[in-house]
Amino acid sequence: MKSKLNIVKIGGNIINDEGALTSFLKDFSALKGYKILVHGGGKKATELASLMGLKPKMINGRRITDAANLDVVTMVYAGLLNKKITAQLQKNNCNAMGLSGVDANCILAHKRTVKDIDYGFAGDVDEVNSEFINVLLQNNVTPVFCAITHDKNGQLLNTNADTIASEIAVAMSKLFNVRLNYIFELKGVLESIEDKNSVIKHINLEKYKQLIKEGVISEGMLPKLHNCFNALEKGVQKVKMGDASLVKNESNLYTTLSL
Ligand SMILES: Nc1ncnc2c1ncn2[C@@H]1O[C@H](COP(=O)(O)OP(=O)(O)O)[C@@H](O)[C@H]1O
Ligand SMILES: CC(=O)N[C@@H](CCC(=O)OP(=O)(O)O)C(=O)O
Repeated sequence: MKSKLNIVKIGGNIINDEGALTSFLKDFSALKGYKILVHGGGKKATELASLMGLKPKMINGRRITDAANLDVVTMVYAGLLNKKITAQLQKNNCNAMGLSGVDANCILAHKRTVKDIDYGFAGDVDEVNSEFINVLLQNNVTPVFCAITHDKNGQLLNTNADTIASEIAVAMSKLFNVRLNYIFELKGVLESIEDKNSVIKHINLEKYKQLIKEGVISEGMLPKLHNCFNALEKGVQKVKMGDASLVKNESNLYTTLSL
């Protein structure tokens, strides 16, 4: 039987809230067994890019990444945030190793090509080095991935962190029984964005398509849900979305996804 592997993704709102981040990292450190953390940080990158006089732009939850914005996101995701998070995990006795997709060729990607939209240096994932990640796990190291990948031609690429989590989960599901948890500031996918408790407890593919049609989900929720279903379709066993209490397994209000 395959061992259990928890893959947890945290997003920009939690990362920007010092108290919430500290408390989450403590709970994540206490999780037993094999685990991987994936972090975003879009909010921080937007703040810093704006301070530098750039005008950050998102389309359908993804950043238009020109060369100047690529420099900023690389500094913020692979530098500042990845190292801050790793340091806090180390403080909590979780033997974490901060990585980008470039390191040990962990995540190979290509420049995103979508009809009519030029996303610049945004990357879509081609391959995840599951063997290397497994070597880390077997040595009791917890990998901490940021949202930077590369194309093996020296080009760095900015990849949506929800996509990174989904693609790592898919690759690792050949070796492990993977549980993928998307943690953000809300309790789950909401029926109405005005009502923080209107959590939709279960979403299947049919319901997902209906929610898009009705405009219930938008912006950052679009890539998040797309990536949940990508993971399920390619063999990930369990996918959940919710707030930080999910990692403690104490919450009964969250969204589960199924095909
Ligand atoms: N139906 C919905 N339920 C919950 N959040 C939604 C919904 N539709 C859009 N959103 C937006 O999606 C955001 C989460 O996506 P995002 O900001 O990318 O998360 P992350 O913190 O993981 O980066 C929420 O903060 C909310 O503004
Ligand atoms: C291409 C693309 O959109 N990349 C994302 C990567 C960071 C991310 O996904 O951060 P959150 O999880 O905090 O949203 C971005 O630059 O915003």
